[in-house]
Amino acid sequence: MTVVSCTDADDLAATVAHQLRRSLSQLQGDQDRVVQVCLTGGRIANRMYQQLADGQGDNTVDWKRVEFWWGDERFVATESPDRNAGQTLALLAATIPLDPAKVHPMPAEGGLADLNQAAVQYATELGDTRFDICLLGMGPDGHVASVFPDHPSSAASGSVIGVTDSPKPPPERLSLTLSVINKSAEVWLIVAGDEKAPAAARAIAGDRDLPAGRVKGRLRTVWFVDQAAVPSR
Ligand SMILES: O=C(O)[C@H](O)[C@@H](O)[C@H](O)[C@H](O)COP(=O)(O)O
Repeated sequence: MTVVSCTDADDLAATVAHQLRRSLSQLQGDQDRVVQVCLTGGRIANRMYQQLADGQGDNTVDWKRVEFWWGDERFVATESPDRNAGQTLALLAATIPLDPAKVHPMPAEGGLADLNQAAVQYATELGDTRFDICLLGMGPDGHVASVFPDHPSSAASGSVIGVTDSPKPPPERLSLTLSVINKSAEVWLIVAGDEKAPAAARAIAGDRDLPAGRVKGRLRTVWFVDQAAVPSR
């Protein structure tokens, strides 16, 4: 595991955006390879997406060869401002030429599928896709994606689940399971703010009672943190 310490949330957002751009161009190399990236919702992730969009002038990434998935979604109507995918795409698509065929938001509430059918639908769409990079925020309770501690989502099997009674609103969500997340080559956690400090310390120490303490990339696990979340000695 690697811990990358940043001074504050702005530095963290800029650092992750820079590293992501660099990793994507390295992974693409000069071949035809399409890179698979799993995105996260959350305030710090949104700041990072803003940085990614703002830095588009220095671009070395072929965005047509990046496929985007989501780690979790609030099960609300497509037009709801609460949708993680809506927030992410509003930021990224402002400057980044995404290929709509390679952007895979999770289903919204109000479509043909109920929550569990929506989970099956996304699992089918995902198939056996393995992420090159999976981005995750972390809640103050140590949740990642919509996998919460002391909640059935922590013990779920399969690849995509419908989450009910979520401790964080809204109560209904869709989430990848920890098992799919841990098939990613790299897992990057992005964590800022002192309200995250107790859970960050436990998860980095490998506390398996917290979903964040159980995530691990096959090749690399990187915690991008700010001073408030993980004070450096
Ligand atoms: O749907 C959600 O609510 C988010 O996906 C959630 O899992 C988020 O990533 C973390 O709670 C961290 O969010 P913040 O960076 O806003 O604290």
